[in-house]
Amino acid sequence: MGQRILTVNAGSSSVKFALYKSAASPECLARGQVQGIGSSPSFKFKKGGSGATEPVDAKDQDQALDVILSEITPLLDGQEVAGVGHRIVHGGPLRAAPAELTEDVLADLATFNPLAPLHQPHNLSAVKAAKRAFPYALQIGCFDTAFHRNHPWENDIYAIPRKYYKQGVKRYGFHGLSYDYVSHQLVREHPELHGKRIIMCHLGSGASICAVNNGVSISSSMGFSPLDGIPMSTRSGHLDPGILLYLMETEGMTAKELTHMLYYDSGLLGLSGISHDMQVLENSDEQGAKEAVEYFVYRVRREIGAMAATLSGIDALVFCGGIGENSPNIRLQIIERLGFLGITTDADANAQNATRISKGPTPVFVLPTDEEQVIANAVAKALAPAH
Ligand SMILES: Nc1ncnc2c1ncn2[C@@H]1O[C@H](COP(=O)(O)OP(=O)(O)O)[C@@H](O)[C@H]1O
Ligand SMILES: CC(=O)OP(=O)(O)O
Ligand SMILES: [Mg+2]
Repeated sequence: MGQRILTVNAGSSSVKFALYKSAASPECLARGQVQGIGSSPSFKFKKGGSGATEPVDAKDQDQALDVILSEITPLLDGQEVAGVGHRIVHGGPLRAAPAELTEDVLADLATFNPLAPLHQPHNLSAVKAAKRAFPYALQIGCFDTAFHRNHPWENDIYAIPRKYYKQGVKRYGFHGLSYDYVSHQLVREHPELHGKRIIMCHLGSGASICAVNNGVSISSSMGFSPLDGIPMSTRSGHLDPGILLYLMETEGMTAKELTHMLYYDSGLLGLSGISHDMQVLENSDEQGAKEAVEYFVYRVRREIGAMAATLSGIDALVFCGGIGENSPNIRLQIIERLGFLGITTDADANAQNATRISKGPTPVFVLPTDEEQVIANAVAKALAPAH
């Protein structure tokens, strides 16, 4: 039996991987990603490997995974892979903990493909590819939805006839692996925040806000699907459902056409008409780009206010995800008008992507997320001999 643990995290614009030494010693040996899927894909080692960013031919997440599997083979150095951990975006109503990805579990998870079309099919095809590449490895699924399974009922339900709630039409919430990591890391670094009210903003290609009280998720801006909440790269975020009825009635749009519009043609791309990539929009002088950025900032600020009301206050605010970790400009625009929550921006610290970017009584942190570490821990636990 081999030693190594591999993690695979298929996001909407990237496939991230990490390789860990062993279950007994989960030290990260290498990590990286294929990023920019859908625009200009490139492969980047963040740790280990060549360290360079190189353009790659990866039109979708499946091809991105092929690139990753060929890059990690030399890194295995003759060692076998004992376990592969997968980020699975939708776990449905039942899954509150990681699970072995047997054929039965995979069939159940495939029923959620329509609820997360940018992720779930890629997550599941990554499992198939990993089973082919490492047939003797234990395959473990870690669910984005699991972290949110303890929402109080009013943040779990929609005001439509109750029978749909019983059928699973409820607020699931996503980015749970990221929030699990960030909330624990925050308390490790700042023990005084243990048990406090934290608002976390995961701003990447997909983006959401999460309110945590005493370590437990109370509310997520994402709901039944990863479409809800703030606008994203190509996803609309919150909409009046009346718009969908109107488009169905007046334009005869089908479910398929609406799905495409809401998941692929909306958000930053739809608003700007230029790009889905926040970096491109920030560097553009065009009016459409400026307005898309402004709208994104406004909706994040509005959602932070809603989460503060949900928690009856806020003890810390945290940014993570590709935009949250790397864009001082977006963070600044979001927090400079949050003085009413006790936040005073430290502009210099923010410009340097420092860990703490505020001076006032409510601290604001930038904490790089590590979904891979949460997945690796789950695989290590599953591989550990039973006591
Ligand atoms: N320096 C930066 N400034 C602004 N946006 C950035 C920066 N670096 C990365 N991003 C944005 O982060 C997003 C990708 O975030 P990430 O969390 O990796 O995505 P995914 O949802 O695929 O996991 C892209 O929209 C990219 O434009
Ligand atoms: C759930 C989700 O939107 O994930 P990502 O940000 O990785 O696309
Ligand atoms: Mg992601």
